[in-house]
Amino acid sequence: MLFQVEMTVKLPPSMPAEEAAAIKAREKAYAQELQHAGKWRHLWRVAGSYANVSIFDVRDNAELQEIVAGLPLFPWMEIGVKPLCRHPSSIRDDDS
Ligand SMILES: O=C(O)CC1=CCC(=O)O1
Repeated sequence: MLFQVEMTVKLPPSMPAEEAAAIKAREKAYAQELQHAGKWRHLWRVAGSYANVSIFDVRDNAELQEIVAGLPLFPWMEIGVKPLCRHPSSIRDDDS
């Protein structure tokens, strides 16, 4: 199942820079592991903001929830999820 997930990061300005850097490093490692596993198919920065739009390819809603809740930045993000399905005008014959 494909999902579009939009994540907006809202770290508090009071968070020490070293703490923020450590969380971001863990987030990057987690995101790259999931990309290598084929679960996190696209990761795009929303230009001009501290937000991303991502496409996840997961088994079901429960797996998406597990992945998103495991994001090191999860406590400091606003997250919106949209389920996707094939568009009838798409020329692709798979879900790439
Ligand atoms: O910077 C972001 O958009 C948050 C984030 C998600 C995966 C990652 O590495 O950073």
